[in-house]
This record gives sequence, structure tokens and C-alpha cells, in this order.
Amino acid sequence: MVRLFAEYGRKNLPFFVVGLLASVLNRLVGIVPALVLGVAIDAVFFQNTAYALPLVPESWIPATVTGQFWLSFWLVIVAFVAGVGLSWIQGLGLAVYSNRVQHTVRVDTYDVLQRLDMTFFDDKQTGQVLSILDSDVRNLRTFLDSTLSGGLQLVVSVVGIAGVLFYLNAQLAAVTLVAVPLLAVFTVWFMRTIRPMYRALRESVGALNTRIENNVAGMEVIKASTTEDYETTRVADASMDYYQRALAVVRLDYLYQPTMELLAGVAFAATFAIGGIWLIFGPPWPFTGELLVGEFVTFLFMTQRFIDPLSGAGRIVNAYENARASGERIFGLTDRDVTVQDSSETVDLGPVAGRIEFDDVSFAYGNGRPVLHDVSFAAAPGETVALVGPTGAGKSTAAKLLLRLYDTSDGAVRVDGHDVRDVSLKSLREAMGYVSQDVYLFDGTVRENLLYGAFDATEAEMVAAAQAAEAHEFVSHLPNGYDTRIGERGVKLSGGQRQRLSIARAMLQDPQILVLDEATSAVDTETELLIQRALSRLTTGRTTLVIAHRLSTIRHADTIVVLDEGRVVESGTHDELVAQGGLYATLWGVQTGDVGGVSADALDRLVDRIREGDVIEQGATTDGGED
Ligand SMILES: Nc1ncnc2c1ncn2[C@@H]1O[C@H](COP(=O)(O)OP(=O)(O)OP(=O)(O)O)[C@@H](O)[C@H]1O
Repeated sequence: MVRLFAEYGRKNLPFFVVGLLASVLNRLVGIVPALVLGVAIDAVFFQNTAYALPLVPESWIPATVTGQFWLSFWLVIVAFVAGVGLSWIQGLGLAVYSNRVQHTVRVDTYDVLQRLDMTFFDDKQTGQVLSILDSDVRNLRTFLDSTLSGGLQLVVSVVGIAGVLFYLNAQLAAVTLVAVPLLAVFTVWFMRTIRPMYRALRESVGALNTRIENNVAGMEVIKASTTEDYETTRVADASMDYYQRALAVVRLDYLYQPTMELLAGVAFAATFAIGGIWLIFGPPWPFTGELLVGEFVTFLFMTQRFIDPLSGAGRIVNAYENARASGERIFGLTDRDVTVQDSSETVDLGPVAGRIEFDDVSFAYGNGRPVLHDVSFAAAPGETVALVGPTGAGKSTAAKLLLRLYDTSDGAVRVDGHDVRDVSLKSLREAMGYVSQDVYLFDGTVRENLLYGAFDATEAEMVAAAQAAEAHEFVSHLPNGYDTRIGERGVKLSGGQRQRLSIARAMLQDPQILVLDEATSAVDTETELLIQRALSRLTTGRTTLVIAHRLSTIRHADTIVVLDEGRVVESGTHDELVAQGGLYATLWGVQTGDVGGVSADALDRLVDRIREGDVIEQGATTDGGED
């Protein structure tokens, strides 16, 4: 909380100071009516003391009783009006302050989030992240808006009024203040007990959000699998967990708050009893001296004003603990170590020729098992290198290493001879275009999606890119052409259309190096032809790392690198690899139908034998008779 205030609170300090001063003044002004009333009772109504107010010069006090009465009246009115004005300033000042801080914390947290390593996003559930940016940030605002000022008001009230009570009657004040240590001990116990409960509650909010977010994103699968009831049960379970944790917090809170009120009430009752006995029978033992009626009335008013905030301390402590749990989650996110980032020696890549090189690269995700082992290959500027191999072989992983989404565990990835870790991420990624198998289009218009990352492109350039990507025609037929909204993740477009838009986007960005990940999967033959045409325009003159399962599309690649279980098992041109008769030749044979009706089992055995080093003639069948 101190850090929150130091890092974010200080920037908007004037609003906070104004709000806080108004709130403190408001408390002080709130004391005036009770003080004036007490003085008026003794000096004006009973006329047994002289009319005197603290801090008010004697020359200002009227000489007549009527004058003193009206002075008291106007002082009370002015105090009320001033209280209203101060409340307004306090509310507005603190609201502006806390909302500004909320805005800064949210934007800063989001900014840091984008720079975190991909491993964070692999592990972290979206709902947890969203709940940090949403409800945790909101909790901090509430803390800064009402809790912090409430806490300071409490301190001011308690200290200020305790001073007034001592000023009025030190002996009676001691009776009232006996409750304070008890309340303090009880509060410390409460804070310690409720803290872990709040942490668990915040986690639970995140888990519930994750469940709902996942389900909304996977609605198609839920409907197709008719698992609505199952998912409702899972959401109900997550919601029940949240409910139970919230209830545990509330239960404790409702033990704490009334107990605080009870203790405060006992202090008030004791003050009333002792003061009352004092007035009727004279000072009870061990008290001494005289107590006046007006003095006692003021004292009781003040005791009430002292007790009220004390008994409300529970709410403040509660809100504080909630905000503290949120603060921990926010700073827990922003304080994460980032490995994939620019170092102080980072330089810009400069004009890019486009040479790429993998030099003995090994890699494992997080602490998992290695998924790439000593992978080496290279592409000269303008060349195409294709990665092929069975599913899970590590092709996409290699592409991600080129984009430096992750850092290698061993070996180096180089662009134009520079280790990608030595050049700035911005210049590296600006030199690359990425067309992934999972085409991501943002909620917005076709135009916004095309210009994404190439914001300065002209209309003519955009249309030219769309034409080259074979996208212009279908876009022209959309209801509003380039201004048609295509919905979140491009759901209103077909897979092939989405791919062509992403090709056009890459063309507009005009990178020297391209990474194409499965860009031709899951489309019909005609669309595939269009996409192939678009891709060959896109890749002309650019270094391209392409991952494709359909070997026909990469037959003309300058180098084909065959990966299997994270290792390069073969590399060469198409003709060389087919002639070699290894894994590539087998995959090629299967895809072109040369192997005949090979069953999945037979293919597995075939692949196993190749791994074991057996040379298999292209088109040969395995030893199982019917295969
Ligand atoms: N983010 C990740 N965290 C942990 N492991 C991962 C992650 N992404 C991939 N893997 C694992 O790394 C291995 C290689 O995956 P990769 O996606 O690179 O294979 P691929 O050859 O591209 O497969 P496919 O052809 O099916 O796309 C797999 O075993 C996969 O389970």
C-alpha cells in the first residue's frame, strides 16, 4: 500500500491534499455545534459560567445573553453549511485523485503485461489476468477514494477528539479512552486473521473469471459437444468456491464489526454512568472536582463522535485488507522477472538484408523437457527455408525462436549475423512478418485490421496489398467493403478469407523476413490456389521461414529442414530428400499417394523404423501383411 501510494499516488498529490484537508477540516467543523451547545447551556441558559469559546478572542463575544444566544445559533448554522461545502470538496478531490490513480495503475499494469515473457501467458489463465486489470485495480481505487481518507479521518478524529475530551474533563476522558487499547488489540487480531482469507478470495475471483472467459471463447465446442449442463456445473462450482470464501470473510467481518461497536458502546455507557452519578451525587471515588451540565452534554456528544469512528474502524480495516490483497496481485504481476527484453547493450538491427541462421539451437518451454535439440540451418537473404516433420516435432517452436518470443536455452538464432538477443526487440520484430496458423483478427473493420502495424499506409497501398493477397474481391463484396466490421477474432469471415487478410497485412508491413506458420491449412482447393498465389507474391524477395504440413506447397523451397522430436533428421532440397528415401520421402509418398493405403498404425511403425535408422525404400510397405 505504501508502494502504491509512493509510485502512483504522488503524481496527483494536489487532489489528494485538497480532498484530505477538506475531510480533516470537515471533522473539526463537525465538533463545533457540540462545543457551542455545551457552552450555551452553561453560559446562556443556566448562566452559571462566562461565555468563552476556545480559539475565539474574547472581544468577539457579545456582552448580552441574547447576543451570545444568536452567536451560538449562527456558529452552529455556519458549521453545518461549511460541513456541506467541505464534504463536497472532499468527495470530489478524492474521487478525481483515486480515479486518476486507477487509470494510471491500469494502463501501466497493462503496459508491463505486454512486455512479460510468453512463458507467463503460457502458464497464466486469462481470467486471472483480467481480474487483476479489472477488479483488483478497482479495489485500489476504492482504497484511495474512501478507505485511505477514512483511515486518516479516523486518526484525526480520535486524536483530535481525545484532546478535546481531555481539555473538557481529563478524569472522565480516561474512562472513555480505556476502550482504545482493547479495540486496538482486537483489530490487530482481526487483520492477521482476515488477510489470508482475502488473498484466497481474490484468487477465487480470478478462477471464476477464467472459467467464464474460457467457456465464452469455446462456445462453439460447448454447443457442438452438448456440454452446456456440464459447463454450468463447472461455473457453479467455481462460483460456489467464490461464495464460500466471500462468506468466510463476511462471517469474520460480522464478528469483528459488532464487537467493535459493543466495546465502543460499553465505553459510552461507562462514561454516561460515571458522569451522571457525578452530576447527581458529586464526584465518585477516585474522581474529584465539579462537573457542569453543559460540560457533561458536550462531553457525551464528543464521546459519541469519538466512539462512532472507532466502531467504524472495522470497515476501514476490512477495505484495507481487501485492497492489500489486490495490491499484492498487481505488483506480483508487474514485478515478474522478464528475460526476453532489451539489454543496455542492445542495438537496432538497422537495414536488414534478411539472412537467418539457427546455430545449434536447443530449447525447452519453462522447466519442461527439451523440445529442440541442436537445431542448425540457415537461409540466405531472399531464400525460403521450410520446416517439415510430424506434429509436435518443434516446427512452430523454431519459428517462435526466430521472432524471439522465447530465448534459446542453448545455441543462437541470428539475423544478418546478429544474435537476436543483441538487437532491440522492436527493430527485430519490425524486420519480420508473421502469418500464423491461428489468424488473429481484432474486433474492428477490415481496414483497421489491414492497417494494423502499418498505420501510415495509404488507401492505395492498402488496396494494392489486398489485391496482391487475393482479398480485394471478397472485401469489395462485404456489406461496407473495407469498413465492414468483422467481429472479434474475425468470426464473420471464413478461414481462407482470414488468411488472405493476414497475408495482406503482412504485405503492408513489408518486412524483410517472413514467418509463415501453416498458412495453407484447412481451406478448399480453389482457396488454396488463391492463397498460394498470394503467398508467392508475398514471399518474393523476402527471406521466408515456412512451416507447412502440405509438402506440395514447399516443394520449391531452397532448403527443406526435416524435424523429428526436436532434432534435424534431414535437410536439403525436395529432390535431394526424396532421393535420400528417409522420413521426408515417406511423408511425401504418403501425401502424394505413392505409399498406397497406409493405415495410421503402419505409418507409425514406418516412422519408428526410420527413427531407428532403417532405410526404407519409397513406396515400400511395412512387414504387416495386409498393410
Ligand atoms: N507454450 C508451450 N508450453 C509448453 N510446451 C509447448 C508449448 N508449445 C508447444 N509445446 C510443446 O513443444 C513441442 C513442439 O511443439 P510445436 O508446436 O513446436 O510443434 P510443431 O512441430 O509445430 O507441431 P504441429 O505441426 O502440430 O503444429 C510439443 O511437444 C508441444 O507439446
